[in-house]
Amino acid sequence: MSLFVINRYLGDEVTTSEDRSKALLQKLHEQAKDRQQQRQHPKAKASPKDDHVEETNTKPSINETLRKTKKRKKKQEEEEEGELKSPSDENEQDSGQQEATCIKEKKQTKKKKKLIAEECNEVIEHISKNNEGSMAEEPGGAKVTSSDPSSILLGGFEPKSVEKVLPVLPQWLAQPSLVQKNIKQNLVPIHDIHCLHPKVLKKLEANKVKYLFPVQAEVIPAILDSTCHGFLLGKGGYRPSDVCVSAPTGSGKTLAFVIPIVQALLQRVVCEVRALVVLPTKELAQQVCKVFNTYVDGMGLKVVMVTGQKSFLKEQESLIHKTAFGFCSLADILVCTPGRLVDHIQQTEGFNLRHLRFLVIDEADRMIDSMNQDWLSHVTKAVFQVVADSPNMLFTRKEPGILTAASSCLPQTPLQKLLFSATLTQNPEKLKQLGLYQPRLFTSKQKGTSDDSSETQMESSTSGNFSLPEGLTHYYIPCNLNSKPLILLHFLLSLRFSRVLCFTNSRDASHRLYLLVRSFGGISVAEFSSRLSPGERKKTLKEFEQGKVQLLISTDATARGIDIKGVKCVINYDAPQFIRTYVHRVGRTARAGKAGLAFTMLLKVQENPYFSMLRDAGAPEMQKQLVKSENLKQYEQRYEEALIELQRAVKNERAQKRS
Ligand SMILES: Nc1ncnc2c1ncn2[C@@H]1O[C@H](COP(=O)(O)OP(=O)(O)OP(=O)(O)O)[C@@H](O)[C@H]1O
Repeated sequence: MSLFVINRYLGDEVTTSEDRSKALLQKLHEQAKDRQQQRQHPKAKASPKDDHVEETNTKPSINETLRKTKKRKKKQEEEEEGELKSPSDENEQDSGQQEATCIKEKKQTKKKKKLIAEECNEVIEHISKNNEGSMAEEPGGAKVTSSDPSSILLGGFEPKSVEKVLPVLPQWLAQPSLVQKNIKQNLVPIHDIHCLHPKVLKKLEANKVKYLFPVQAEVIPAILDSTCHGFLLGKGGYRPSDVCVSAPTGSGKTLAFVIPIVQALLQRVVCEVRALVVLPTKELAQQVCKVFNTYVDGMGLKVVMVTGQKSFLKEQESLIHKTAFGFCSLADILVCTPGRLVDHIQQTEGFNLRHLRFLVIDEADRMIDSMNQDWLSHVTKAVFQVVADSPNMLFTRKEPGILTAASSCLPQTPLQKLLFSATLTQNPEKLKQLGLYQPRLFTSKQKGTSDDSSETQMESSTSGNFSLPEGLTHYYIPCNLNSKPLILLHFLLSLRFSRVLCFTNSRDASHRLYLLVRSFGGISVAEFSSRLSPGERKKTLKEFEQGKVQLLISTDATARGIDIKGVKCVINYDAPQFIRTYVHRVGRTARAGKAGLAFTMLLKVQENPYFSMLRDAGAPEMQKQLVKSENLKQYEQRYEEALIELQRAVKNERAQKRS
C-alpha cells in the first residue's frame, strides 16, 4: 500500500524497463562521485554563491529524474495501449491464444512492478540524501523541501507530545447527593419523614428511635419513592435507579435499608424471597438478621439466615416447604453470605429468586473484591430464570435490556440493587462489575469545589477518600518493638476502659498477644480470630458486649460492620496496611454520633508512610501520645515473668499440635 502511495506521488504508476533502472543507478553513482570529489576539494565551494550553485546542481538532478520518470511513464502508456489494442482487435481468435497472452502480460507486469519498486526505493534514497539539512518540518509533521514548498514528502512519524485525555467521572459519581456527616446536629424527627407507614413509625418508637440519622433521612425516602406504586412495579412503570451509599462507620446504614424493605414488603400477599441481603461474614449476617427480626416482628414477614452456621439440611428446611401443590417459600427476606447462597441456588430444590425485588450488598467494596466467586451472576441467573410452563405468567421476568417502546409495554417486577459501605469504592471500573442501573450515589464525603478538575475528582474518588466518624479522635503512639507490649499493658492498666478492641495483623500475632496479656494478669482478655469455631466466636462477642471481657484482641475479622455498644477505645497494636482497613477498625468506636478514641502504635519507620496514607485519604491529622519510659518501669518485672510464661505456653501448644 505504501509503495502504491509512493508510486502515485512520483507519478510512476506504470512500468519502466530494466535498462532505465540501470541508467538511473549509474547516474546516482556519478552524482555521489561528484560530491565526494567536491568534499575532497572544499575550496571549490568556498563562496556562498558556490553553495547555491551546488544546491541548484543537486536539486535539478532530482527534478530531472522525476521528469524523466514521467516521460517514461507516458511513453510506456502509449506502448501498452498499442499492446492492448492488438488482442482486442483479434477478438475472434481462439480463447487458448488469448489465455496465453494474458499469462504473458501478467508475468511482464509483475516483473515491471518489481523493477518500479526497486527504482522507487533508489529515488527515495537519493532524494532523502540530497535533502538532508534542507528539510523543514511542517506543523502537521510532513516535510517540505526548502526549494519547493509545495512538494510534501510522506513521513513525520516521529514521537510527538500528545495532549493528555482527562478522565471523566460519570455524572452520578461526580454529582452525588450529600449526606451530612455530623449525626447529632442533623437528626430528623421520624414524624417529619412523611413516607413512613404508621406501622413502621410505631415500630421505630417501640425501639426508642425518635430521630432518623442523616443517612437514613436521605436514603429511606429515596428507596420508598421507587415503591410508591407498589413493590411489583417501579415508579411510573419504569425501572428504579440502583442506590449506592457511602457513609461513615456507625452512621446507621443498616436501618437505611431495613426500614424501606420492611415497609415495601408489608403489602405482599404470597411469601416469596423478595429481599436478599448479602454480607461478607457470618457475624455480620447475624447482626443484620437481628435488626430485621426486630422490625418485622408483628408485621407478618419472615426473615431467614443462611451462612453455614447450621447444617445444610437445616437451612434447606428453613428456606422452603414442600406441599401437595409444590414448594412454598418460608422466607420474605433472606440474609446470607455469598458462598452459602450459591450452594442453595444450585442444590436446594424449590428454592428460587424469581420474585426478588431488592438485592442489598452490604460492605459492598469488600463484596466487589469477592466478585471472583461469581456469586452475582448466579443470583442474576436465578432471578431471571425462565420456568417452562409456569402457571403464573405475570411473574415471568426477562433480564432487562435497552428500554424500547415494546419493552415498556411489558412492565415487570424490577430488581433494585442497594449498595452500602463506609468505604464504597467510587472507581467506575470496579463498580461496573455490579451492572448498576442509572445509579444514585449518597455520600458524606464532600469532594473539593465544583470547579475541581475532573482529574482531581477522579483521583480522589479512586484513591479512597473516606470519612471518619465526627466523634472520633485518633492518636499515634511512637514505640519500638521491645516497648510495644509494655505500652499496651500500661495503657490498659492506667486508662481502665471497660471495653477495648485491639487489632493485630495476623491470627498468630493475636494469639501470642492474648497469651502474653493473660500471663501478665490483671486484665480480663479474650481473642477473636479464625482460630475459634463460629460458636466460640459468637460467645466471645457476647461476653465482650456484656463487659465480661475488658480487652478483645482480634484480627480484622471484627474490623468491619460489627456493632458492639460501649466500645470507647480501639488500639491498632499492629498498624493496618490499608486506609480502608484503618477506617473500619477505628470505626468500631465513635458510633451513632458518640465519642471514641483510637490509638495506633507506630514504629519510627512506619510514621511517615502512615501519615501520608492518612493525608491522601483526607483524614484529619493524628495527635501524638507519648508514653514516658519511667511509667513503664513499674511493670518490667511482671512483664519478664509473663514472657517466660508465654514461651512455655507456646512450647506446650506446639507439642500438643505434634501429638
Ligand atoms: N436513628 C437511630 N437512632 C438511634 N440509634 C440508631 C439509629 N440508627 C442507627 N442507630 C444505632 O447506631 C449504631 C450504628 O448503626 P449501624 O450498625 O447501622 O452503622 P453502620 O453505618 O452500618 O456502620 P458500619 O459501617 O460500621 O457497618 C447501631 O447501634 C444502631 O442501633
